[in-house]
Amino acid sequence: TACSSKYVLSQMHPMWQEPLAIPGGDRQSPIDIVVRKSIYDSELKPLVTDYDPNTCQQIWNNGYSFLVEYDDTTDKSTVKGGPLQDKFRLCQFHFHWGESNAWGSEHTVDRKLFPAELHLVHWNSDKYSLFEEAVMEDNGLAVIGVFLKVGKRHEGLQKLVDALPAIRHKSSVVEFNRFDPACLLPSNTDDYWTYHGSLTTPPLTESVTWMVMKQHIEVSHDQLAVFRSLLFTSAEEEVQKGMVNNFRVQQSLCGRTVRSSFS
Ligand SMILES: Cc1cc(C)cc(S(N)(=O)=O)c1
Ligand SMILES: [Zn+2]
Repeated sequence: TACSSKYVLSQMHPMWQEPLAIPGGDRQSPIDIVVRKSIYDSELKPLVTDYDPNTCQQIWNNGYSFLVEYDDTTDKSTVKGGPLQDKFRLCQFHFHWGESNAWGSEHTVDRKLFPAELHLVHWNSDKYSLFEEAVMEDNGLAVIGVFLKVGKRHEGLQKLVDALPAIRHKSSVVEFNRFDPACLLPSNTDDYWTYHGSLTTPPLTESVTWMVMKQHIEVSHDQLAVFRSLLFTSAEEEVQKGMVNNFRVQQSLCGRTVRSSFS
């Protein structure tokens, strides 16, 4: 299989030319979560998130997605519990989506694709003092994944959607305050799958404890359409490219176990 060799040959990617090989890449993300093969672990605790909306600083287009960044110089916005041994500080959240509602998520559940996926990125502030340090370590990062489905309008998301036209181009940044990311979590955060993986964008480092929520959130078709109005390209570039399909294809499990917090 792709995992037996030292290097994992990655499939073609709709968004960018992936590096041909990731040294020792045997815990890459995203993956397909095969529900019947996940192992129920009764020791998994509920997730405890404690987010302070006042730590929200800016929203910007990094040329892959748009990121809402938080002040992570203190432990004001954190996640702990679940599979985590330590406390992790929120540094940013972002999304992945498709050009149509038929696909766009990075993880899949029994091969089911969702139109988009939210990632809340945290780093281990019990063990490290900077994100840049933590991103290189096995237990350095914790990312909460939430699937989006198209349905009723998400009131909390609208404040974010209204800010997107101001950051249409790559590298544009606008100030963004008092956004509570807790409003983007599903009502049930006790049911999730967890496994050890990687960043899904370069540098693809294998330092992430993933917690993928079983329950999705709903956003409206129009809200998702605004995501698709963003551009991969900067204002100066002649050819403007729509920011869509900014997801990585599923990677081999390589013998990893996916645990579930629910039976
Ligand atoms: C730190 C970080 C940055 C980016 C752009 C994306 C990720 S991901 N998709 O692995 O959650 C993580
Ligand atoms: Zn992501």
